[in-house]
Amino acid sequence: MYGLKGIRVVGGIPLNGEVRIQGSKNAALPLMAAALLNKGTTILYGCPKIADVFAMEEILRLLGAKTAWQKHTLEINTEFVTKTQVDEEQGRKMRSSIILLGSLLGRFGEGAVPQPGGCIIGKRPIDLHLEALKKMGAEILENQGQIFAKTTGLKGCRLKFPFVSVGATQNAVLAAVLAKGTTVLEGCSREPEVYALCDFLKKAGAKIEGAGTSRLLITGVEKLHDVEFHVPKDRIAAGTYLCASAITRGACTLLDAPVEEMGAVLEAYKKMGGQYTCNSGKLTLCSFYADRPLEHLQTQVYPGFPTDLQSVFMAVLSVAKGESKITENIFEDRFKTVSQLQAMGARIELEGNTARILPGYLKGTDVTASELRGGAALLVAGLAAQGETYVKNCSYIERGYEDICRDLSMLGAQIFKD
Ligand SMILES: CC(=O)N[C@H]1[C@@H](OP(=O)(O)OP(=O)(O)OC[C@H]2O[C@@H](n3ccc(=O)[nH]c3=O)[C@H](O)[C@@H]2O)O[C@H](CO)[C@@H](O)[C@@H]1O
Ligand SMILES: C=C(OP(=O)(O)O)C(=O)O
Repeated sequence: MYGLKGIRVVGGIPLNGEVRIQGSKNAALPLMAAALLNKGTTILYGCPKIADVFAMEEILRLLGAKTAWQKHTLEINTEFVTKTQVDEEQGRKMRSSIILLGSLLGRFGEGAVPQPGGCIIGKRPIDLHLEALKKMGAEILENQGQIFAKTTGLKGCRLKFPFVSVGATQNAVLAAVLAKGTTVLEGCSREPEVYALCDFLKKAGAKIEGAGTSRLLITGVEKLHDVEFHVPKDRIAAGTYLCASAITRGACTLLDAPVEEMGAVLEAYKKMGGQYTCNSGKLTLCSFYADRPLEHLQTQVYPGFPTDLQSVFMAVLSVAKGESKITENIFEDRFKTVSQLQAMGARIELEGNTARILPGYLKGTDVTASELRGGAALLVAGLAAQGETYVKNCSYIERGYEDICRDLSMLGAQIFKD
């Protein structure tokens, strides 16, 4: 399955039916990194089978961990881990490899990671990560694309992040859990994936107060213990399928959707004319009238509208009955998909970090994905385009979606892997 060349979509079919939402990529990866902190066994239920998770699994295995899958349950045993240098090839494949530094320092007092990869959606520096670790007593050396860290013992500290970073908050939390004394982190990310990490660590014996808020107080403990945990469902995958319903004016039900984490997304959907009900994790969408533009959609840190759904919503708005505006406030280079949507006929004008989307129609053609969510956005656009759309470079999509063709086919889409 991995290394998918392309995906062909037939446009114009209103989607209908039910699909179950996968486990969250951005929640699962930090939990896997956190498993290193416990010299023992971690069991993750509902772990998504996606390329990034397999890359993280491979990293853990190369460090000396034993891993085993049973359906969507991933067992990680880190008892015999002795290596502290993250494999360069795997580490460069994704963003989350950088947070292994916090875990490695916490458990072994040293660690090395390559410059992390992930989607090229901006410069994505790691200064906040390294500053936090330094403040806890780590010495850091960057040499030829590798980051080496060591410490004679991490110590609790007081730290205020100058702006919100999901990854830097997670790295600091991972380092603080086994540090000596108390760490107070302010200006933290309140993203659900940070809450999930804190929840997991608390279940493993960590002492963390303030989970879900911008101020975390962590009291270091001697060690963690074995833990079993359910990976939360993927709010971004759910948002993607909501857009697939919206753009085809369909009627879809998303099973296990993390509705409570989707406030801003559902609000935007409602403003577009979408209707929904939710009942015990079952999100029922009626998109018959989801054709209205959005005056001004702005990406924000949680609980604001997520940047990861910006391009997917742009695809939907390109066929709305009126003009919309989208401002991207998180990543400076997250409009790469615009040129591909334009190739499909979308009328989008860019000015700085704002896109003006004029009403129009989409037609099927060959387009190229250049990052994960942008790739998903092109597939969503293809669902409403006249004729057939062929999206190339789909291996990006496999980083985060377990099987987007399977899921959209469940809703009646004619979508085929190449
Ligand atoms: C694996 C994972 O969970 N990825 C998510 C995570 O990425 P990630 O954790 O990389 O995103 P951050 O929240 O750190 O980035 C936010 C902003 O801060 C900047 N920054 C970040 C760290 C730093 O040390 N210095 C710095 O300047 C970034 O360039 C960006 O402009 O949160 C993003 C924002 O919700 C999501 O789009 C990604 O899907
Ligand atoms: C940008 C994303 O992921 P990463 O941070 O792993 O590149 C994403 O999931 O949309």
